Amino acid sequence: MQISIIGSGYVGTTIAACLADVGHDVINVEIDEDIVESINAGTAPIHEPGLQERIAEHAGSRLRATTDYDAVRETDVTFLCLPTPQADDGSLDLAVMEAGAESLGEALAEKSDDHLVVVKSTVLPGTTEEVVAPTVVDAADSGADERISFAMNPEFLRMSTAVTDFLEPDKVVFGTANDAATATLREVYAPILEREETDLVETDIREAELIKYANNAFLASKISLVNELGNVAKEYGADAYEVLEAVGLDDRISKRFMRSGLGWGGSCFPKDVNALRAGAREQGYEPELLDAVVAVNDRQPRRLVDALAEHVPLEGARIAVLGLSFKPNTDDIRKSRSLDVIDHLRAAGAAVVAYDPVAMDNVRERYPDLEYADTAESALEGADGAVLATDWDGFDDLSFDGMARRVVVDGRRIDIDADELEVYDGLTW
Ligand SMILES: NC(=O)C1=CN([C@@H]2O[C@H](COP(=O)(O)OP(=O)(O)OC[C@H]3O[C@@H](n4cnc5c(N)ncnc54)[C@H](O)[C@@H]3O)[C@@H](O)[C@H]2O)C=CC1
Ligand SMILES: O=C(O)[C@H]1O[C@H](OP(=O)(O)OP(=O)(O)OC[C@H]2O[C@@H](n3ccc(=O)[nH]c3=O)[C@H](O)[C@@H]2O)[C@H](O)[C@@H](O)[C@@H]1O
Repeated sequence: MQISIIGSGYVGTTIAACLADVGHDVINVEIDEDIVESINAGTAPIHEPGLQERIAEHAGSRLRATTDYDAVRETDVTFLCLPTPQADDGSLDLAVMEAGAESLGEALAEKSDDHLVVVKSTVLPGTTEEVVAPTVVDAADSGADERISFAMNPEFLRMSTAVTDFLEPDKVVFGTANDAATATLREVYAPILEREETDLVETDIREAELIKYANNAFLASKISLVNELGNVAKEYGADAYEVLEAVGLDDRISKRFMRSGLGWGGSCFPKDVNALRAGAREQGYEPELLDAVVAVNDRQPRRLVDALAEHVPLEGARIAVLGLSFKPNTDDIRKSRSLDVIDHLRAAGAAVVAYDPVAMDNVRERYPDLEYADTAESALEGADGAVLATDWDGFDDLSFDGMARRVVVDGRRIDIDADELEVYDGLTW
């Protein structure tokens, strides 16, 4: 099939490369010229395992990128993978979606064949039908509503495992308003749906939109509950990891997403839980549990810095922060808990030296005056204390010999050799 993808960020680039990999012809439409150049040169614009080799293999043949929206006319279906950030008040900001939908409509004005527009971005119920569809149709010529149909197909991939998550998902959700749209989506996903392990959910557009928020709200709530239990466990002097491992043996609960510590960050859980809270309030419902889920999460970085301050006076201390991305195997630092830790440490008068295997360039833009180390060990050299903030592979094998004071507070339960340490403290255990 001929597929166009608007927005070539983490989702758009990943799904473009994967759809090309399963045999479709894919074109990325993206406003950032550097990203376009990078894809066309066969280079992944983001760090995501499995992406580079797929882009290198398909760029210039089944995968192309352009800044020109007119390219959508060569395709049968367009996926909108544009950002849906949170506004200052926490609500969903649709400005970029509307701009993209307008450009798409203008380009489709000159296409006479049928076209399917699929919203892949995370949007609240009603957005596809009440915002995206009218914007596209208004920007196209008269009669466009006959030719252009709309669907919603939420994405559940995780960063750092985006490629395998997309190609081997637990479920695929089609929110459609007619059988033709469902048939087109089935064709796009045919190679992925062949897997026995993948469930297909066919539903209406509004339900598809809400399934995505419910999914993220559930996962974020699970981690906040695990953190609340971890905080209580620590007060009792009990090991939360042992407790929750046993709890996870119950099939109804499951072992996954049971790691307590610094909490959830990233580009999606924070904004999506906030958008759902704001949306619920707008609908007249007080989402008290979701409010608490955010409050528990927001407390964890402060708790970690307080735990460190119990062992090291922070004023004037040199503190190593190891791990800056919001989770391992990604360079994404959006809403990373590590950055909150850095803010609290600096507010307490500590000098921070930071290290991350891949995310330091991104952090440098936000903290140009921070000291950065080339390796974890050089960050630890002469430090009065260290924080383990992201559970990168290799952090379990660190040598703490060079530290001035071997005090380590672990926000992620990394399996380090703590025998030689003066103090080893865990955030929730
Ligand atoms: N990042 C993730 O792991 C996941 C994200 N999502 C959702 O997918 C959507 C996209 O997220 P990301 O890929 O992370 O965003 P992103 O911020 O990484 O990428 C968005 C891209 O759109 C481009 N763009 C902005 N305006 C444009 C326009 N008018 N025309 C063409 N391109 C334009 C930007 O330059 C950027 O490259 C969001 O709604 C997000 O909630 C859903 C599942 C997973
Ligand atoms: O909507 C999205 O963008 C995506 O958000 C999350 O994916 P992602 O944010 O990439 O990463 P996760 O693996 O879910 O981790 C999120 C945060 O939770 C934290 N986490 C995760 C698991 C856990 O047990 N404990 C824990 O603190 C991680 O450290 C990280 O900061 C969801 O897992 C995806 O299904 C969803 O598509």
